[in-house]
Amino acid sequence: MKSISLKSAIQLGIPDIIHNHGKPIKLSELVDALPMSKSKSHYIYRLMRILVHSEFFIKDEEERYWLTPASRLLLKEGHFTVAPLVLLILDPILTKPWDHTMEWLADDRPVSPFETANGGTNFWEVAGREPRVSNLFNEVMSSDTRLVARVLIDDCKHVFDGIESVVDVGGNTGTLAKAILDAFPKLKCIVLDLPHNLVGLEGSNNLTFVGGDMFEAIPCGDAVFLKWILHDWNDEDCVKILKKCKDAIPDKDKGGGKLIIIDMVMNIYEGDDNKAMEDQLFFDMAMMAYLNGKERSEKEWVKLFFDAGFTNYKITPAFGVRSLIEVYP
Ligand SMILES: C[S@@+](CC[C@H](N)C(=O)[O-])C[C@H]1O[C@@H](n2cnc3c(N)ncnc32)[C@H](O)[C@@H]1O
Ligand SMILES: O=c1cc(-c2ccc(O)cc2)oc2c(O)c(O)ccc12
Repeated sequence: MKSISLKSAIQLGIPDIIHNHGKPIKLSELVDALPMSKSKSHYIYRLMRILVHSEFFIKDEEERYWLTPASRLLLKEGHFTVAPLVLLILDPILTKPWDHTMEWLADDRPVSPFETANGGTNFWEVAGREPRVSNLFNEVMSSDTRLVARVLIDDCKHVFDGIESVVDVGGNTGTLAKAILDAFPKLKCIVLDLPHNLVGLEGSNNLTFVGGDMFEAIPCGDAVFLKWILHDWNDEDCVKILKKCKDAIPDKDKGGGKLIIIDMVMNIYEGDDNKAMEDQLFFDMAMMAYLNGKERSEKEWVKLFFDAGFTNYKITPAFGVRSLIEVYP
């Protein structure tokens, strides 16, 4: 009920209406601003009541609603908005797989519940043919990446020491690459992603978009970024991707490049133990349902790195429940 109520409030644009009102808003003013029948005002009253209880809004003594820090993150134009995330994970395209787990469990093949629910089509294929899904997904990724890039550039600058070129594998629409170039304009960046994500995107003198398949070839660079890529794949596919990444960076005897992974390491996080652990477990379930992927412990990561021919690594918890993992040939 909490999630579904939140989805309703976002679809109705309630956080934006309160924000644009410029001051706390009365129920009658909120109802007036919504495209709805006045006979259903009681619905908005009840929706706001549960969302006040869940601390998404505050109701003052004069019965006016205010935004809270949580609902400020739901403003559609917010730099770090999570409104698209709520809409994506509660969209039938991502809730349907959960209804197919019985059928999925009975199937021997290494497919995801998403594929079971969609006649064998995987998430990336659906995104490739349904712009509504890819646009929403890309908005979620860009918003998250703006936040991660801020931390990476402010707190983890050292990762760029001695690096002249960067390849962002599965770099989506280039949000990370653009943030890196804003901070380090002398670098050269290449973004590799599936061709459907790059339609209409234009590079510049130091940014190149390459449409392709990371299982086939990865452009060369001093450093390869993999942000939120490997948790989408099973171990066998991860080793294939990692081997291609190793081929793309200079080997130890040529000065040595590095792989920079931003992903979760189970049981390693910043902040409150219980909440962080719960977030990691939620992500692990989501990756299983959407992509047959998984979140990994340090031991599981290390096995992948060594199987792909890397020799050393360093884990730094840097982004809440996610870590910065530097991996060396
Ligand atoms: C979870 S998203 C992460 C996007 C971005 N790195 C970020 O963190 O915001 C995974 C990305 O991998 C891309 N992708 C999936 N399969 C791919 C493939 N075979 N080759 C290249 N990119 C792929 C998707 O299109 C998507 O942009
Ligand atoms: O469907 C998703 C959603 C996310 C996600 C979760 C929480 C955030 O703050 C931002 C984004 O991440 C995903 C992901 O990494 C993926 O590989 C597939 C799907 C999703």
